[in-house]
Amino acid sequence: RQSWGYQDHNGPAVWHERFPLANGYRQSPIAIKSREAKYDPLLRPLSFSYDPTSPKVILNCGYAFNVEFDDTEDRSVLRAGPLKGSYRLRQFHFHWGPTDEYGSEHTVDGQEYAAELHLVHWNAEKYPSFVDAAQQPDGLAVVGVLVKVGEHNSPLQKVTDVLDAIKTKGSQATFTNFDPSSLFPGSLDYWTYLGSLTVPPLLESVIWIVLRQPVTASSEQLAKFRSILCSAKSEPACHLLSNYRPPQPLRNRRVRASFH
Ligand SMILES: CCCCCNS(=O)(=O)c1cc(S(N)(=O)=O)ccc1C(=O)O
Ligand SMILES: [Zn+2]
Repeated sequence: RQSWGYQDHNGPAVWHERFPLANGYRQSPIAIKSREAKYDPLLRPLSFSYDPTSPKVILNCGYAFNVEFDDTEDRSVLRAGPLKGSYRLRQFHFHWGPTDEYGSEHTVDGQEYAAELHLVHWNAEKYPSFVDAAQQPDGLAVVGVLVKVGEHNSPLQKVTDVLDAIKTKGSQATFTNFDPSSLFPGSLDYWTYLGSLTVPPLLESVIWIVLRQPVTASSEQLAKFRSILCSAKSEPACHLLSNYRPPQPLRNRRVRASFH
C-alpha cells in the first residue's frame, strides 16, 4: 500500500484517513503567537551535552534525511529547560518547502521560515526504549530551530555536502564527527508547549522546545535539501520539494516562554 508522504494524494490533508490522531487535541506544529506566550520563571535554561562521535549515519528516508545517533547509552543528552530528567538524542532532520519563502512547520506571529531543524530526543531515564517513549505523553522532547534564508551556514555545509551521496530513498552514508549544537543560534531562549510528532503516526508524546532566534542558511544550501529524491533508485525520480506539515489547532493549550 502507498505509504504517507507530502504529495496531494498522500500528504498532510489526508493523513487523518489512516492516522486518526491527525485530528487530536495536542497536534504539532502550531502557529506561535509571541504575545500570547506566557513567561514562566520556573523554566530553566536548556542544558545539552552532545558527543560529536555519536552521530553514525545520514539516511534518506524518502520524506526527509535523518542524521541518526548511537542512542544505546547517554552520549548526547538534553536536560533542564522544561524537562524532568535527561533526554537522549536519537536523530535530527529538517523540514523545508519548494521555495525559500516557506517550509518551516512552526510559524511565529504569522511568519513562515524557509526551513526548520528538529532534534529528536527520548526519555531514556524513564522508558526502556525509544518506541516505548514515543507512546508516552512525556516520552519525547524535540528542539525546533527555525531557518531563514540569508548568510551561508558553514556548520550546515557538512550536512549538505553529503546529500549527493544519499540521493535516493533508502540510501545512507557514514556521518560522524559532528556536533549538532553547532547548528544552534546564539540565544537559547525558547517557547515550549505539549504537542506531537509532525509525521505519521502523529503520536502525542512530544514536549516541544522551539528556539526563538532563527539561524540562516543560504539559498544554495536550501536548494540542496530539495535535490534529494523521495523515490528509490529503481523508481521514476521525484524530488522531495516540500516536507512540512502546516500548523494545527492550538485547542486547549498554553505556550510558555523562557524569556521576558
Ligand atoms: C514509534 C514511531 C515513531 C516515529 C517517529 N520517529 S521520529 O524519529 O521521532 C521522527 C520525528 C519527526 S518530528 N517532525 O520531529 O515529529 C519526524 C520524523 C521522524 C522519523 O521517524 O524519521
Ligand atoms: Zn521534524
